[in-house]
Formats: sequence, C-alpha cells, structure tokens
Amino acid sequence: MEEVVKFNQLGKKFKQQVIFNEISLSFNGGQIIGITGQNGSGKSVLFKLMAGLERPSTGEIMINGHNITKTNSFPDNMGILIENPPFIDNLTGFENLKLLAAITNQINNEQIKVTLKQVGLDDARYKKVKYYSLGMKKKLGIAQAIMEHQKIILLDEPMNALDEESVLLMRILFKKLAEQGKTIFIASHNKEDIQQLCHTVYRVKNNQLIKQKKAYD
Ligand SMILES: Nc1ncnc2c1ncn2[C@@H]1O[C@H](COP(=O)(O)OP(=O)(O)OP(=O)(O)O)[C@@H](O)[C@H]1O
Repeated sequence: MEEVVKFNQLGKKFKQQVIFNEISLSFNGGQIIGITGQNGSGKSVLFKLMAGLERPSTGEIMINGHNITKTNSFPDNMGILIENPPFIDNLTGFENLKLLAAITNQINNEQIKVTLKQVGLDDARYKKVKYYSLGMKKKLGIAQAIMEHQKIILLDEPMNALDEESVLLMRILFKKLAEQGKTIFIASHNKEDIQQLCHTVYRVKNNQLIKQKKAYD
C-alpha cells in the first residue's frame, strides 16, 4: 500500500512546552486513522503540522512524497477540517463553498450541490450561514473538507455537535471515502466513532503517537 504521510524525527514545541518528540512514523493510504488523546495532548497541533499551518521544531513531514517541511509548503491534495472554518455569515452555505472552490477551480456547482447533499445539507444550501445551527456549520465544514475529492482528509472532531442520525450518515460517508482510496485522519474523543470507523488508532501521549492494540485502549 502507498505511503501517504511520513514523519521523520518530528518534533514540536511551543517555547518550553514540548508537544511532540522525535516521532518517526508512516501511514498508508486508503485507511481511516484515529487520533485520540487527552485535552491539550496535541491532536490539533498534529493536524496543523500535517496541513502546513504549523512548522515542525525539528524533523520533517512528507505528504504524498513531498517534503513540505523542506519546501516550506502546503500539501496538495489535502482536505482539512480543523476547529471552526471561518465561513462568511452573510452568504449561503452553497455560496461559501463556491467561493472556496473558486480558489483552485477543480469542481463545478453541481459537484458542490452533491457534496452538500452527502453531508445532509441539501435543504439548507440556500440559507445564509448566520442562520445555521452549530451542527449545520459542522456539516458545512465537513463538506468543504471533502468536496474537492482530496486524497488525504484531516477531520478534527468532525462529529461534535452532530445529532445521532447525522453521525450515522457521516460514518457511512467516511467509510465510502476510504473505500475510494482516500486516507482520513480523525481526531475524536468519541469511543464509538473511533471503534466503528478506524482501521488504525494512535493515542497522543508523552509527546509520542502510540499505536493502540485494540481500536481504543
Ligand atoms: N500556537 C500555539 N502557541 C502555544 N501553544 C500552543 C499553540 N497551539 C497549541 N498550543 C498548545 O499545545 C497543546 C496541544 O494543543 P492541541 O490543541 O493540539 O490539543 P488537543 O489534543 O487538540 O486538545 P483537545 O482535545 O482539547 O482538542 C496545548 O497545551 C496548547 O495550549
């Protein structure tokens, strides 16, 4: 299987606070990888490092064969949901995605509509984001992360604020994306989501990523 993400002696610290220390790991494509760990352990920082939004203090990160650390670049082919994406309140969900899609111009309006349907926002696509509930905003965040059919998708707590039915819908969607060959990293505190979804699970602990024997140790 193809190696899509590789950490080479990755280290990260903020001033005196060590978050990661010399992590060397690689991840194969086409799987759902769970990232768990206590509050403040470093899950979001890990995603920011992979997305090129934070720079490693030491070591290197390779994404799809490109050394993003050496080239100081953002990875191609990566969809990202970290924290709450800054949507424009006065535009509809559809218009927000259209604006984002215009940056790379890879998908058309029809594909945006299909994505909105996939995340269960079909009825709300013409509603301004300022009238969206918390869960609806989360779904729009998931939509922007997956709409361009990126090879790697980072989802930081994607199920937060979603109702039970929507969680089930997302699980089916994420599994389908992995079957299509995409690699999905999911950070979550939800044991059931991790157990149901993930092929491999790592726990951030003691500045390391520790592979779990069971789906959730
Ligand atoms: N830009 C920054 N400057 C300084 N410290 C930071 C910065 N970003 C994150 N940190 C610190 O790094 C640590 C890890 O934060 P991170 O947000 O990755 O935790 P997390 O595992 O995602 O937590 P949670 O489960 O609460 O979402 C925290 O102690 C946080 O305060």
